[in-house]
Formats: sequence, structure tokens, C-alpha cells
Amino acid sequence: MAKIHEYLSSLTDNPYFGAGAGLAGLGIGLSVLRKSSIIANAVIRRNCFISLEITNSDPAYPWLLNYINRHSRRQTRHLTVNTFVRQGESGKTDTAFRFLPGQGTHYFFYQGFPVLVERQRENQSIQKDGFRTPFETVTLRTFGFDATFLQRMLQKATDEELSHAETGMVIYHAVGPEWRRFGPPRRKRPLDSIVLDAGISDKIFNDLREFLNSSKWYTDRGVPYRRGYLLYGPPGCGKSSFISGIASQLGYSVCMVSLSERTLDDDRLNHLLNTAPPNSIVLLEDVDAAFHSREDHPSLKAAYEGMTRVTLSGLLNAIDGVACAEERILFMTTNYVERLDPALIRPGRIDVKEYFGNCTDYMIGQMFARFYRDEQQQLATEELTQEFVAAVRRLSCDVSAAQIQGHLLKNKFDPLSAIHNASDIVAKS
Ligand SMILES: Nc1ncnc2c1ncn2[C@@H]1O[C@H](COP(=O)(O)OP(=O)(O)OP(=O)(O)O)[C@@H](O)[C@H]1O
Repeated sequence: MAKIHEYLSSLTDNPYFGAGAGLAGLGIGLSVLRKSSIIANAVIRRNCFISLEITNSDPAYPWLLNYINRHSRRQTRHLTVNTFVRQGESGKTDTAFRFLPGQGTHYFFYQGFPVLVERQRENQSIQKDGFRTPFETVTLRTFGFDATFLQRMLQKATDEELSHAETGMVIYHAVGPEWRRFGPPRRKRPLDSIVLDAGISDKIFNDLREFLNSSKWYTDRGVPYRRGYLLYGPPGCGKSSFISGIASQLGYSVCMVSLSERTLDDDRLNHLLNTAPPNSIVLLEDVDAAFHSREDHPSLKAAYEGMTRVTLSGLLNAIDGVACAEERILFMTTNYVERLDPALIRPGRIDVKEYFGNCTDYMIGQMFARFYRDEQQQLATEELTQEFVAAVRRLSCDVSAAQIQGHLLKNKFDPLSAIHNASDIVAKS
């Protein structure tokens, strides 16, 4: 024992050993410190930071980057560019650039809190929009405990992006047993561009909105979740335009089917009416051309003979269809409501019937005032509007909105000429 003690004290007295032991102790101390700081860092990251990772296979990826870029123009100075090239059939080419935060680390502020953005490109690639592109991730990190903070930010980015997205109204038509898109999306038609007598537009639109909000009500009562509308009246009074306006306003598409199409039969019609794409309005135009009342005069029946292969009972079955979970909105239009079989327009098949008539004084005035309304100047004063209404009334005949529209178009920049030449509205060209 005394020997061991003697040996140890000889070691501690040795200056080389003392220095070595000191260095070793320092090394161990530093290594413990480093390990503790890594653990502390991990613990702090896990408990005091929130993060959100999104990959470029996610549709919201460019929206989020775009949002960061829009809101951090001063912070993000390292950008990448996406170029969009659009070439029309004539060869005219338009380009647009979208600048996004580049690879690496960026900061920006969201609701006053700093958010760290790490954009990383991996070695593997993914298939996107028909091309192989490098796999990328973006990780957002911020100090805090509220896990919904970054989720709310993503929601905001998505809302902003979608509100800027240019969308149109999609028209579908029937090809064989299925619905196909008919051409590119059409420009949306504002509902208030269709001039109707006071209250008509609101009445139909509110009814439709109320229907769309009552899915549970229908399910609870076991009532099929569908609604039918019949718009009737003379030609050119805005029936089709109004349906486009309603679809535009709701962000719905329109599925058009012509009952006088020779290849359409009962089975196909039934299938089509019950497989319309979600969020769409089914439109049966000029339904009188295909069906007439059972009480009609034989000469009228003969005139319609062979116009369609669809039978009335086939159409009724298709309208009654199988109860589906999705809502079904059906619009029918006709110029001759009296020729329709009562069974076709009974409640349950048609819930709302609305007459779209020729222009009233109110409508003539509204069309004139709207037509010559300009951001810079108001060409149509109240006095001129009343003069135009009086000039049209002097014609002593009914005029449709389409006729008024055609006349105003001929006098596009000259309201006085539209008034003085009002007789052109009914002149035979
Ligand atoms: N009430 C209206 N307000 C504004 N424009 C209208 C109105 N009615 C018709 N028009 C215009 O007239 C044209 C024809 O209208 P639309 O096709 O909607 O009439 P319609 O009643 O469906 O006719 P049809 O019974 O012959 O199918 C469109 O260009 C439309 O802009």
C-alpha cells in the first residue's frame, strides 16, 4: 500500500505526467461539453422549435415558395427562376418568370416571427408533369410551441395562390357514355352582366345556394339530394347566359347534353345524368325539341317525329336516377313550356320554374346604362337612359335582350346614335 502511494506521488511530482494528465482532462471536458451541447441542441430543437417539411412532389410546394418570396423580398437575395412559355397557335409567344428562393438557407418574417427556410436538393429525381426533376425539400423552422403556426402559414400561402389563379368555366359534353371537356375553360360570365327583372336572379341563386348548404338536411330525411330548375321564355332572353353566370359564380362546370342528338338513347342518357362530374350543373337545352305533351295536336307530334331516340319515360327515369351522395343540379331550358309533358316538370323533377321574358322598361334601361358605363366616364346619363327606353317603347313590339344587345353593339361608342336609330332593333336586315 505504501508502495502504491509512493508510486503515485512520484507520478504527480513528474511535470511531464502532470501536463499530460491536464491535457487529457481538458480533452475529456471539451468532448463532454460538445456532446452535451449536441444533446441540448437536439432537445431545444425538438421542444422549443416547430418545423414543417414539404417536398416538391406536393402541389403546395411552389405556392409556399412563392409566398415566401412575395413576403421576403428584402431577406431573400438568392433566387432561382422558373420560366413559363406560352405559344399561341399563331406562333405569338408570351413568357413569364417566377422567382423562388434558391437552394440554401433563408430567413423571412411571418406575423412578426423569424422563420428559417432550408431548401435542399437531393440526388434522386422524381417524375413531375411528365419530366424527371431533382427531388427537393423545403423545411421551415421557427421558435415556438404552437404547432399550428406553420400550418396556418401554409394555408395562407395556398389561399393567396388560389385566389390569384385564373380559372374559367369548364364545359363538358357527352362523348359516348362519358363526359369530356369541351375546349379550354371559358371566360367566367359575371352573374350581374345578365340583366333580368328585379329579384329573379337573386331568387334562383339564393335557392341554389340554400340547396348546396343543405346536404345533411336531405340525407337526414332520406330525400334525394338533387334540385331541378326550368327556365322558359322566348329566345334570346338570357336563359343559357344566366346558367353560365350561375356556374361561374359558384365555380361549377356545365355539362351540356342535347336530347336531339341522334346517337343518344335512354341508357346512355341515364348513365350520363348519373355520372356528371362533381361540382357541375347538368344542362338540357331546348327540351321541348325532344318531347312534347301527350295532349299535343297530332300535326305537332308528326313534326317532332324522329328528332330523338330518347323516350319520355327514359328521360324521366334518368332524372329520377339512383340517389347519389353528390348533389345533382339539373337545369332545363325551353322556349315552349306549354309543349312539355306535365310529368317532366312536376315537383321533384323540376323544383323551380322561372319565366325569362322579353325586355321590360327596367331591363332596357339597365342594359343601356351598363353598356355605356365606363371607368373614366359615364356616357349614359339618366336622361339618355330614359330617352332610349322611350325610343324602344315607341316600336310597340316586344324586344329580347339579345336584340337590344345587338343594337347597342352596333352603336358601341355612341349612345345618341343608339337612341336615334332605335328602329333598327326590329328592322329586317
Ligand atoms: N337578360 C340578358 N342580359 C344580358 N344579355 C343577354 C340577356 N339575354 C340575352 N342576352 C344576350 O343575348 C345573347 C343570347 O342569349 P342566350 O343564349 O342566353 O338566350 P336564351 O334565352 O338562352 O336563348 P335561346 O332560348 O334561343 O337558347 C347572349 O349573347 C347574351 O349575352
